[in-house]
Amino acid sequence: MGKGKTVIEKIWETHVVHSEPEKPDLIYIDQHLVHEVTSPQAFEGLRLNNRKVRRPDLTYATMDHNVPTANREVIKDEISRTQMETLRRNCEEFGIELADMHHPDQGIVHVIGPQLGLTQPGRTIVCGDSHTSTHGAFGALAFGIGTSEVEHVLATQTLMQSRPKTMNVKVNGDLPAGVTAKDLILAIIAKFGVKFGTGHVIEYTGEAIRSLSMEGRMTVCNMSIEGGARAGLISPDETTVEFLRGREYVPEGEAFEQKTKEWLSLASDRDASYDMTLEIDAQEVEPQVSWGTNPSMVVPVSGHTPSIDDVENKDEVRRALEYMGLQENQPITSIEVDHVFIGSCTNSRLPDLVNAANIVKGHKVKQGVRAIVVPGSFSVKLQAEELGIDQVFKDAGFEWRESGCSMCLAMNDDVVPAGGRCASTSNRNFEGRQGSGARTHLVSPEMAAVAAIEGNFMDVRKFQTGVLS
Ligand SMILES: CC(C)[C@H](C(=O)O)[C@@H](O)C(=O)O
Ligand code: SF4
Repeated sequence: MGKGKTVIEKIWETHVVHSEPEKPDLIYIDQHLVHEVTSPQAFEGLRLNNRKVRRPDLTYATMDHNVPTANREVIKDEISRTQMETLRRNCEEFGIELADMHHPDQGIVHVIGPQLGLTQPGRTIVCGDSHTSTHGAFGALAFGIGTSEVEHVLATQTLMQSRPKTMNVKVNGDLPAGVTAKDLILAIIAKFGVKFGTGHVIEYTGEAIRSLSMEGRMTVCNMSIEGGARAGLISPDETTVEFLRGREYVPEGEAFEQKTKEWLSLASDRDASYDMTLEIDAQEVEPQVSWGTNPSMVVPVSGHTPSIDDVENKDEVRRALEYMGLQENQPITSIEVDHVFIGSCTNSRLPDLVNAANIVKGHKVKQGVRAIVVPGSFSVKLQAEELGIDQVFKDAGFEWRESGCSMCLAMNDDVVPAGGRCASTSNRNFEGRQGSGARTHLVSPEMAAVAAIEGNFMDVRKFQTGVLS
């Protein structure tokens, strides 16, 4: 056992404000992110108890789940309108900064935190949202919390949490060309299941992780929760530092140099030990496609749906195949889609859109396929437009939308109809996730782009070399 510490232990130990045997620790929260869905009752609780928000300056709110992405002026759903209006009033009353749906900093909460530099190494970050693990890409300890905990953090800037166990997910070697961060995290969950991370905070390590861009690291950390983990993170390094330089909420000049030293010292020590270590060989990872109704029901695009005879969880597989309208042992490349969604907090950042556009360029969306691109934030949208990427998508027949969660979940107007089949760059393929009776296949932006053009799944590496196009 080494004497060194993991980044997880380093952050935890500097944030414990109170600790008692057999009880959860009370930890200090450095950054609280708020959205319209999980906050109304929390603010109501404050009002009922006549309490204030303890640190409005460490709290930041945005609207993302309910916002219309086709036309900001038209909010059809009553509940959506009420949730957004309630957030606006609450932020005004409690003095919290809000990026509403017309604000230039608006976007999916897990896209704008990093974009603004609110997400920094060493911070404890919470949000009433399960995919808060995304922020772990920066070496932050970032948890999704429930609405009663949102109220607790608003009132006290602290949170009760039991000390997590640590897990090292070590990705050996480099990813093959044409294989992305999304394929990697899907392959990890396919290999280890939807519960492997239970009770743990995962640190992703190894060459393949080090080589990822910050956006790729966010994609990986985003889906930690789909592997059952409480959070996922990556030790800060030069890539982290360079991403943060010059961001709005990041200090400048001498203060930045000071911060850099602090951040880099948080990386896990070489002799740190973990409660558990899992390994995966990056070279073995292919472009992935989910075939079923949870994020471990995933196979390489060259593969097939499972054969009932080969699996132990026969009932589960049978039910998933039935919901998905698929046969057992069906080649993945034979599956035809009628919807394509490029977006969500997993894959809606600038490089995701650039990579998809590079594939789309010069091609047309297959007839009968409805394809939409939804940038993760207003700023991503603007940057993409400056690069002319919107035009590439529009020329091909994609719809180019305003930022928001959109078709990731059926909480706004962007819904896949019952029986519809969607290649989606999001993170959840549960029954009804994209609309009642809708079928979701999780893929990378590149694979989604290919599916839009071909109308069925195909290995993006074959598409790029023109073998099958
Ligand atoms: C609406 C919100 C509470 C939910 C979450 O916590 O994850 C949503 O973001 C999701 O992805 O399902
Ligand atoms: S994009 Fe999807 S997964 Fe991410 S916060 Fe929004 S609804 Fe949740």
